[in-house]
Amino acid sequence: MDPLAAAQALRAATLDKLPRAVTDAAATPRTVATALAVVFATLFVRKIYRALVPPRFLRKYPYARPWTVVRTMLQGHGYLDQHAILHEAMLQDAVDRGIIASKDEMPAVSLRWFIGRWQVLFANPQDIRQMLLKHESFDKTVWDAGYLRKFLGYNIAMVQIPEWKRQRKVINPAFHRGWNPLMFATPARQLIKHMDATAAVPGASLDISGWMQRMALDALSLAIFGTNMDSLNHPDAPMVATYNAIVTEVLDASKVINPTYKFNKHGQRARELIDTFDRYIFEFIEAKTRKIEEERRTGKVDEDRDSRDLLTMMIEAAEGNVFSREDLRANTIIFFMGGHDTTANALSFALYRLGMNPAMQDRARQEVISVMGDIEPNTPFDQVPFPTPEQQRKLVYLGCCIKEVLRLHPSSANLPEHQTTTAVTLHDGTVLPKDTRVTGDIWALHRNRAVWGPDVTEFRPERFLDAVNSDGPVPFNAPAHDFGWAPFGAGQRICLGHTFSLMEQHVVLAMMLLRYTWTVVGDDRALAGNPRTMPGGILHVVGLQLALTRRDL
Ligand code: HEM
Repeated sequence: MDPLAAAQALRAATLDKLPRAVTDAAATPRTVATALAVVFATLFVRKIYRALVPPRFLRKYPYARPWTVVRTMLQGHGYLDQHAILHEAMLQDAVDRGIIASKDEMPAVSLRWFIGRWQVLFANPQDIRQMLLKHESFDKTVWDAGYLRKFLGYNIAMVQIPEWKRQRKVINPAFHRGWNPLMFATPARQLIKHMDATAAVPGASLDISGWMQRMALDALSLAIFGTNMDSLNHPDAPMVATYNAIVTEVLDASKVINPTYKFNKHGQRARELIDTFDRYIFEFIEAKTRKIEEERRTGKVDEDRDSRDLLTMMIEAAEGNVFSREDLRANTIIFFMGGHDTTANALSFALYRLGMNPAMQDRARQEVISVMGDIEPNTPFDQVPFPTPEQQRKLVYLGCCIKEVLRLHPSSANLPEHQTTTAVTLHDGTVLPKDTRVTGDIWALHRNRAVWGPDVTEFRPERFLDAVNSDGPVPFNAPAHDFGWAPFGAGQRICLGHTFSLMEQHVVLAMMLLRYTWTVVGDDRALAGNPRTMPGGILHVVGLQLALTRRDL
């Protein structure tokens, strides 16, 4: 039986019994007990009912049934596959109830059942703009599951406004600076060493997302600690292995929703892994603190601000502010979590899309050559050229490709959950009361025909050329696109690492375009334009194989 119908039937039966039990004049202990039982049953049923049925004022919006959500979680679908199944169920509901005429339309607002509560999802620019810019009316939800808090702590991305302001004061200076492109080119050259080995074997191909994960991790470790974790060459090194294991044990929703998680072997392993990783982080914090003291004593301070690591900059900025070692730990970890898979997936999808579209790949390459000059014959892997920040700004078409990849494959399919702090009015006049949970469905926004036109599902970087003015770089922010494009969020809580990630993508893709031509030889789903993703709470695309040919030989 549909759980919704079951809850409604139980509720009706319980309500039916209540008056007879409590109005019985000759109340015996038995009738009192019955009355109490009925009251508790009523409260229980009400709770279940509220958990399974959207509040009345939201029922006009379409949604996938809670059971469909639970089923997709239990079935262990990939991150994007689960999103697509729920999206399809929501569209079907919208068609069945006459909210939209066909599934080609995108409901501007929908609902999502999320572990016992209802979220309002926006797929239209007006409501997303309001949610991201009206900070007095929307704040982030503070939530927890499994050992998420133990691992991530109260980091800048997961706290509410007053606490966020305290942290951002210290963290902002570390991010508002230039980045030395060598932070990205150094691991990219190591990646090229491995790619060259594949390219040298006739018929061989390379699993692109696995390699991009490693490269992005190394770039982050250089940026955060000033030390290369070198997962490209040592994937089993203790710190790398611990980090990777944490991602599968702590962030996998299918494990975490198990009520026995904190007592079973997964939970125990998660605790041990987190403690081990924390020890690494605290060692770095101590070492950096000692180095700063040493620099001050000797007067030998590294003046190259663009090369300074994030941890050192945070420790320096923390002086004179309330910012504990635990704050440093929690934020160091969120930089890894926020910057790793997101950028690795953006790069994997970019190589995939350009591999599927040789003419676009060639156009991007010609642009890189016109800006940087071509690669010399037989260039050693550790001397492959990379674009300077000045050159990156001239890579306009490549920028459009990056943007189009983030449109069709946003690394965060949904923005983090927010909740209303006052009553707010949506674009359609609906008033959401205080404490309603809302979020931006970026995946749906980016596939909304009303925003992007009939070719919404096509990969067409040219659509962004219109937004480029004659001498300016491609604007990578939501306001420049009237909030129809918002993979990094916007407003005061915009992704802190977005310029970092965009630079990484420009540097790595330009180097790939100079060194190789490539085609996709992945699995059937990839070749059909719909690659698979791994189960769990993080987007991780799988089954993308590239066949590479070196251009400089
Ligand atoms: C393609 C790459 C990336 C994407 C798509 C992405 C996306 C996002 C999104 C959607 C948010 C939430 C914005 C909001 O709350 O409204 C966010 C926040 C954040 N991101 Fe990223 N991100 C990327 C890369 C990075 C990198 C490389 C780093 C760090 C090195 C990073 C660090 C953060 C942090 C610290 C926040 C919290 C900001 C705050 O609440 O003040 N991200 N990101």
